[in-house]
Amino acid sequence: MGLDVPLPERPLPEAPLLEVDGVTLQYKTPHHLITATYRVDFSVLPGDRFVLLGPSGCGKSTLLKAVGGYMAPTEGEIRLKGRPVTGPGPDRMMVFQEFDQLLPWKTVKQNVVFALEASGRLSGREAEARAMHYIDKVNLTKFCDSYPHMLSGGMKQRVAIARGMAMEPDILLMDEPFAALDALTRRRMQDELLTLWEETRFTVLFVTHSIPEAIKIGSRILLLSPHPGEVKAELNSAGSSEEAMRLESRIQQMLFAEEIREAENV
Ligand SMILES: Nc1ncnc2c1ncn2[C@@H]1O[C@H](COP(=O)(O)OP(=O)(O)OP(=O)(O)O)[C@@H](O)[C@H]1O
Repeated sequence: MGLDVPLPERPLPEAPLLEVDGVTLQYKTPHHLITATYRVDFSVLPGDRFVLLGPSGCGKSTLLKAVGGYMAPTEGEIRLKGRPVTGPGPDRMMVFQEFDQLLPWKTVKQNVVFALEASGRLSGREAEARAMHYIDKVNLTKFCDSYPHMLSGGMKQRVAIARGMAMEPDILLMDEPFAALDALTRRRMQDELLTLWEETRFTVLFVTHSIPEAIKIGSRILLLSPHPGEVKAELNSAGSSEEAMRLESRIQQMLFAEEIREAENV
């Protein structure tokens, strides 16, 4: 006889948006085989601000390139919404560190519209309206007819963010987007990114080698060991400023311990 008592409803675990599963990435040069990352695993949930943190050369940018579909893993698999990533696509938009990622002969608005039209996402009035919506979100409405050379570094990065967001990708890939800015602008841009996230809850995979930036931006932080990058720890974000301080010293200790081990092996 079956029981008629209804089972209590339990929320289903959220499916990951992005899965990086045992991913080894290598560069083949005429004389060397460089292993950039070794069997890296992580998964990003919808709405995560997922940060890849680690010392220079640990393969953060290479991982981002592979998620972007610009490089194939030699081992393992990358899946977006359950489907293997086999090449670039408008479902993954990249924002780089360099200020020259905009087309210099197009205005702010034209840069954003161009991306929408070239990808086939939208055209004509719809593309313009979408572009202006995101240009407004990054507070550049007044500069929509300006050319990139008329903008500051921070403003150019805002345009690149607006362009990426206007495509409404599944995930925004940001490779040290604020690293070339002065400290004050960098902090302001971090705040603005968080405000934008509060408004739209987009999913972002953010690369940095700055511990304070990782703690500020990340809802989750993947700590990678030095070359070749392997997962060292996955940490949750800090809620309070005391927690942030504790997290910062914990990360520093983990990275420092690795440096000592490296030095001893030399
Ligand atoms: N095009 C390339 N050809 C050969 N080796 C490369 C290439 N790009 C990166 N590498 C090597 O792969 C490793 C990882 O580099 P990557 O740029 O991904 O590290 P990173 O963690 O992003 O460093 P940084 O914080 O300095 O940008 C390094 O040893 C680097 O020298």
